[in-house]
Amino acid sequence: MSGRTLYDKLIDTHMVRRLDDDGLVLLYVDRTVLNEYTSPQAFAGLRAAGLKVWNPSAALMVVDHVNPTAARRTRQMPDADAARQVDYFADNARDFGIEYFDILDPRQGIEHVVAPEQGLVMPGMVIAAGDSHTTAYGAFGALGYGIGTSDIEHYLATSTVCYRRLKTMRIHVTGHPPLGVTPKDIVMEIIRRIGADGATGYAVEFAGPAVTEMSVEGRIVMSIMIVEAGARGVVIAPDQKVLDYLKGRPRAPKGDMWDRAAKTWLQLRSDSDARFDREMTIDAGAVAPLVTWGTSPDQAIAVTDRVPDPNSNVTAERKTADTRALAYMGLTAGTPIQSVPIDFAFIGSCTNSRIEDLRDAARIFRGRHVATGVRAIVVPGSTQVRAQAEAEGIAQILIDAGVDWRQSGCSMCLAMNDDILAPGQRSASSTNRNFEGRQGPGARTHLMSPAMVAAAAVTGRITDVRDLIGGDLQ
Ligand SMILES: CC(C)[C@H](C(=O)O)[C@@H](O)C(=O)O
Ligand code: SF4
Repeated sequence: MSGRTLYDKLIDTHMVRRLDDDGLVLLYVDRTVLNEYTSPQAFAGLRAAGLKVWNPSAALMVVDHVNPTAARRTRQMPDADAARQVDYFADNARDFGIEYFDILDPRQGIEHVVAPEQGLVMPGMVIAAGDSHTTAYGAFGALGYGIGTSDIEHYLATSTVCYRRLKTMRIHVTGHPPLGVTPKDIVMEIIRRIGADGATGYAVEFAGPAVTEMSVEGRIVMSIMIVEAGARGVVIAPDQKVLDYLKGRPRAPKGDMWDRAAKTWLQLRSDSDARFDREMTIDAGAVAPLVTWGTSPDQAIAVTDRVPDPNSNVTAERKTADTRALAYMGLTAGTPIQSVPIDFAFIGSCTNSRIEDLRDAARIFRGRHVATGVRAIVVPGSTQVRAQAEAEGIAQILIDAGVDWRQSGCSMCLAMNDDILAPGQRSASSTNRNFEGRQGPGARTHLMSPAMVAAAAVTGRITDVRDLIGGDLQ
């Protein structure tokens, strides 16, 4: 018998019982994070059934999707719907006894930034939450994945969910990323190669020397963004970097417990003879800074390339999709992507709003100014990230460059608050989804790394960040 993958080990250790012969299991879930947008119906269901939350201490509630990000923060929501959602969220936290970070809490932020900051996510855990980007936690050697409202309700009542095992895919990342190439570019390159459904039905394990070399934050970027290739779960074997990240965090174990846990965590990995259903290798050394030109995250090109011609596609289906995307994006085939002017620059989202991302952006903004006619906003991933950026002088660099320095939240990643583009406006965006209307009806989104967004902000058009760096960008 061949060895087991890390994914299989996590499922096996959390399986309460097998529910059928086709991979359906009742899975014990260690923890969850709840947001104001996807949790209301789950709580309403519990209330209607007269049920309690089985283990309130395993959950954390944080407002992130609908809140405004204006610098002067108040509890005021942009509209009546958002206000109702947030009020009901607070009521649920109180009535079900779950820890809650409201908008003015110094620990508030985007759930996938806050949960690791709080040490809620630990290697070996299974974490299911009502958001597709819960895969973030794979970076810690935990299996994270998104669940729907009825599963949230089931989880809250029982600490379990019904779960169908996924196939496994290992993505080896070798080589050293060249100057100006970030984990965002690497994951965008993977998505471009395998397509927006290339990882559908799979749990992805990232492995290889470039992943080992990468910071925990970089691994989080990859774990979050691979969802855009359809992945429903991510794992990365935990190492000393993960331990260093977690040690001393509020919810991390302390003292003797820590020592014992750390020893066990470092053993969590796929067996050397484990078989994956699919394997691929990518050389980080051959990746260029990428930009999306279309309305799907796999419609991406190197920043030095031209907008592709839909007619060069082999399948009729792709031809139609690409033609539609070009029309929506207001682009013509053959245009060098670097000549495309932008109206807006957005740095934020659970993918790219951590301190490293803001440092990368600040290196570009330092001593430069946002181009005339462009509006740039930076929305840190959490209030803690914001405070750290202020302490490091990053915020001042941004402000001096004419950037609007905001409070934390999902913000223009999905434009559920008042950070929204006008129809036809074009953004350079450090986010993860460029779907039609994602940043506002008719808005046009180009996904790229935070440093690339900064480069576009200061030149007023999509720009190769490598032309602006003096050699200190990692
Ligand atoms: C609102 C939520 C359901 C959604 C998700 O699950 O990913 C959001 O966070 C997103 O990024 O589109
Ligand atoms: S920042 Fe964007 S991708 Fe992340 S949870 Fe919020 S809306 Fe979803």
